[in-house]
Amino acid sequence: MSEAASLQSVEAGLEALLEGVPVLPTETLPCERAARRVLPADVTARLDVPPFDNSAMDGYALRHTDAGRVLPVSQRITAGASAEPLAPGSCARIFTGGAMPRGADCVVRQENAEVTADGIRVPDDIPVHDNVRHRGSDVRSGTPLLSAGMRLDAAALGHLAGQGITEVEVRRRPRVALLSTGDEIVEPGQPLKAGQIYNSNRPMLIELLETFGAEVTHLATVPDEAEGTRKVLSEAARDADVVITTGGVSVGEEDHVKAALESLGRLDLWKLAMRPGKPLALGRLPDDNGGETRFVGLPGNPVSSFVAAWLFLRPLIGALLDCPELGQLPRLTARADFTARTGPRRHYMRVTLAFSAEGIVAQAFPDQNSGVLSSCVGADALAIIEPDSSISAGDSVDCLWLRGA
Ligand SMILES: Nc1nc2c(c(=O)[nH]1)N[C@H]1C(S)=C(S)[C@@H](COP(=O)(O)OP(=O)(O)OC[C@H]3O[C@@H](n4cnc5c(N)ncnc54)[C@H](O)[C@@H]3O)O[C@H]1N2
Ligand code: MOO
Repeated sequence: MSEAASLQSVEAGLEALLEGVPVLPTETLPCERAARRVLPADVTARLDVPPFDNSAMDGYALRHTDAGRVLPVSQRITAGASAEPLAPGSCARIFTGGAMPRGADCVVRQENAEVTADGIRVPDDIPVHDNVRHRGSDVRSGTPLLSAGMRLDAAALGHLAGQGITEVEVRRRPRVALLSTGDEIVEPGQPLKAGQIYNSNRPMLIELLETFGAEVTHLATVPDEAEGTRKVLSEAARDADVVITTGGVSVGEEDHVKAALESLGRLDLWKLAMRPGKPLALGRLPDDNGGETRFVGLPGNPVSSFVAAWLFLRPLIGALLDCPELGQLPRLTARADFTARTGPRRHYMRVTLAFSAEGIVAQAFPDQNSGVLSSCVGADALAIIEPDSSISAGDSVDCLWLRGA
């Protein structure tokens, strides 16, 4: 069989990986620790926001029917203070956020009011409700505030605080075991002997996994040897939701990961029609509770690991968290500023994007080999070049956006 015929599509790989993934249980956290966590259920507003009619400007509150007159100032309302009803034929000095006095229905900003010896001269024509922020105009009590499946970002956390909410129910983070294979791999801080290289994949993947919403609970190094590989894999699978290895999934006799997976659990898929990342291995390992832990064997080349993490680990974490936005990377179309030709594999080229009035231009890092991590540093997107095709400068190219994710 030709190599091309033995390769599975990226879509088939994703389907196999996501099939039957269980959604994780929930936990309750203080809001200040809930950033980037996923909501398991809709949150309903329990308060009106703002909770009372208030002024959007520093100025004077009045009845709009008093427009064009000179009005005495009958009270002064600072933010946080309560207001008296507005005396007829008067105005109230008011500050941004100050409570509107009963009877007033508009605010004139101070730049548009003239202070005279007899009072405040207000313009002739003031629309009713001008510069008033009405109770419930942002959020109405009893209406949906935040939706199930969303990740708590800065604005969402602000919205919860606006309701006086201090604790929130969120999905537990997926627990990931991250295992590095390769006798040549050394951790930074250790001396580097001939033939050795530092472990780039570990910190890179920890950061990506945390960005996607997971926590790395188990780190280990796997020896390039069959029995040791089995032992580390089975231990890691015990209480992790996902076991990830890097390296050791290719065809050499020093690549033991696939065999260990097959003997302990199940290999669902191996070798995908993608570049980089071809020897990706997907499967399952038994866990401690009679269930299954998902297994993703990433290729050792750091670029392959990087690309496969965006394409496979992100949706897997999204499925565990029941978070649809993690399922797919945002797509955009750019104008290619490069030429490329592909073979039997779909190429995910690392590109930077320049946004201008004329549109988006994708520029490819000149060396797209999978050992060249420089191609990922500063990359904004993965430009998709389908198998057996070519692209010329000026052509439109579909890109998966990494920054909007
Ligand atoms: N005869 C063949 N050889 C290879 C094939 C093939 O089809 N036939 N496929 C190539 C492709 S494509 C890839 S991708 C790699 C992936 O191989 P492995 O997943 O088995 O990875 P290793 O051999 O263990 O390592 C590959 C490369 O990456 C370096 N590496 C590994 N781990 C790390 C790390 N944590 N940090 C930094 N660098 C790492 C490792 O030293 C190797 O240079 O196989 C090709 N070979
Ligand atoms: O699949 Mo490999 O990452 O092309 O080098």
